[in-house]
Amino acid sequence: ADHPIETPPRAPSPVHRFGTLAVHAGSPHDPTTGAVIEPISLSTTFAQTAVGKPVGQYEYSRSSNPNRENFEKAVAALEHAKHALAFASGSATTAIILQSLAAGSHVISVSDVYGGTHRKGARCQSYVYARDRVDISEHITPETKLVWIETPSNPTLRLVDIRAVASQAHEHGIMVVVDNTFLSPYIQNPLDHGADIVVHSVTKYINGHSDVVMGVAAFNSDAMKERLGFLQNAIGAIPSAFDSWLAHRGLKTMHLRVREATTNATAVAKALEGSPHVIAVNYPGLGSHPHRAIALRQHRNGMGGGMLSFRIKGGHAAAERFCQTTSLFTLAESLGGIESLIEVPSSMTHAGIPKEQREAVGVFDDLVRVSCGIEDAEDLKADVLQALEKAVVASK
Ligand SMILES: C=C(NCc1c(COP(=O)(O)O)cnc(C)c1O)C(=O)O
Repeated sequence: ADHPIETPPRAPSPVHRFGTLAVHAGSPHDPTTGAVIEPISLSTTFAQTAVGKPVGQYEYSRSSNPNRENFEKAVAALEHAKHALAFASGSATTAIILQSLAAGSHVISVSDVYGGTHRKGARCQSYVYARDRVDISEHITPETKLVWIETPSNPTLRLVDIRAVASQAHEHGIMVVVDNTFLSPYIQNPLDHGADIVVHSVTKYINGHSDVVMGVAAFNSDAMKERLGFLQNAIGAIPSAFDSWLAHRGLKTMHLRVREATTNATAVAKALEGSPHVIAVNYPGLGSHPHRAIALRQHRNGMGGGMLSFRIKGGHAAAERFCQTTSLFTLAESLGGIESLIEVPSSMTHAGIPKEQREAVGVFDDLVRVSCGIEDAEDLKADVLQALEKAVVASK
């Protein structure tokens, strides 16, 4: 047809279920061509018909871009948020949220967080690591503005009762940020439990194909949108149009991938728990997990997600040997992709945290972190068990 489409398709409404929102939210058909999948808008600048009068709503890609906006709308819909803003990485998202605080603000963080997040706070006097995962009261000061939660935590898979921490924090006018990277919006929606901001390393489950580095924050506050939106443009740590397009495409199948990864992680965790070569398994989907009750309250159907970690007998040497003996699990940093990955946090993702601080939160030298992909569960189980046998028997 050579005429513009009269009636663009109805946008999905919030009453739709997750899978429908994942496929349709932030995905208008192109009003001119009718393209069902949005084109990639690579132009960094947009023509103006007169001074200060752009043709459409866009002027310059750092300030806003069609692909980034559509991705942000999709994330907001899936996190039950009014707003979402995308950044160049999960680390950039964390940094910009911290930058949005007034100078001299104090931050309370749970102590077992991703190494990159930990290092941002470790050098700031205005940061305290709370071992206790619910009662933050002893750490609150008149300058405290933010509580940073990672649940499940990277790499020990501890959980935090978001609602309990949020009710304490809000009594003191303190905001709560939850890093929801390990579960994705499919399994957990922190804003529904009282959090003020939810953040993701999009690099992980949301994009889900280990080919994009990106971050995103979602929230309801208009004032926060103005503040973080200003910093998004002023600092310019933004994702490219192509990365936004890729991440939006990945998001559309996230629920299918996360379901499959959870099935696989559950099977691998049970196999590890039954092995004589394993000291302990950290997986919120197991009945043995110390915070299982929180998972049943906060996670969709009590799902454990695709991430787990375990302590292998034989120390760091056995952990290293294990990671060099698997054939399906690739030894590499990162997580949440379609391929299964393993790593030794004490020497890799959390190496920057001093040993005594690492071990105080359970990141021992014999800890192996596992990101289960969407391969076949039986193949993954067999790979883990054969590597365990070889790694531990060889260390005797
Ligand atoms: C790269 C890894 N983590 C990144 C990460 C980040 C940082 O995201 P980046 O997109 O890698 O900058 C934030 N939050 C959590 C919970 C994370 O796990 C890793 O643990 O292998």
